[in-house]
Amino acid sequence: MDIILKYFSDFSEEQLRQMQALKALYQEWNAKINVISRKDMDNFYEHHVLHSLAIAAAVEFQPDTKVIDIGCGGGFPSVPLAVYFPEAEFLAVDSINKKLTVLKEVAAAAGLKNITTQHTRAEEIKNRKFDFAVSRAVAPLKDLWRWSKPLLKKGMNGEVANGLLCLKGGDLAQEISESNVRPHVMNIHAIFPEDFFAEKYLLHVKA
Ligand SMILES: C[S@@+](CC[C@H](N)C(=O)[O-])C[C@H]1O[C@@H](n2cnc3c(N)ncnc32)[C@H](O)[C@@H]1O
Repeated sequence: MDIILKYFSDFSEEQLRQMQALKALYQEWNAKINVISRKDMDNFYEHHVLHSLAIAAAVEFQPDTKVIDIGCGGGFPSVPLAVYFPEAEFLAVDSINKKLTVLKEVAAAAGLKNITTQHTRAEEIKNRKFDFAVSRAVAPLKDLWRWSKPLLKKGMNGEVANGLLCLKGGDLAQEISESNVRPHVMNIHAIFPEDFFAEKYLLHVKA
């Protein structure tokens, strides 16, 4: 948890309580339904919570901003973001229902009221619009953009235009060139210089 406070300090007591509760809740639920590698639990706040909050370091979601997490698994990045932005609304979707069980149980136990789930493939969602789509480790940019584009409203509420925000790692040159979009690429290691964030990026594609 110290690593979160190293970079983010402006938490209410409720947010602090929720952030602190996450590790034990994920430990409990991950033992029943595996959503994150068990050896990674030692680095839970750095590898999962801080990684998710790279989005919060780049974008300030305004109150009532609607955000969809595509392929949320057990809740990354949406659960840490829902704690961080209590006035934004999150819909977390995944094609594997049991992963959503972990998310729902953790969110309920932490007292998160701004996150709901839907068991679906992202490409099957109809008639819903969001300001942002977020995603970590789900699919090549080309697919993520094909799925998220019809779900996004054009516009700008804060300082960053509505669009897709996805967390990715490694050499992205080929993936970007095959995507037919031009994302803005932010180097996470430049904001969080921990070794874990070497070659980790946040990509933004405008709606
Ligand atoms: C490697 S996991 C990552 C989970 C989570 N985002 C994280 O970072 O911990 C990828 C997830 O994407 C989901 N997924 C893959 N394709 C999907 C699609 N088309 N629609 C919804 N979920 C999808 C999978 O079921 C899986 O839970």
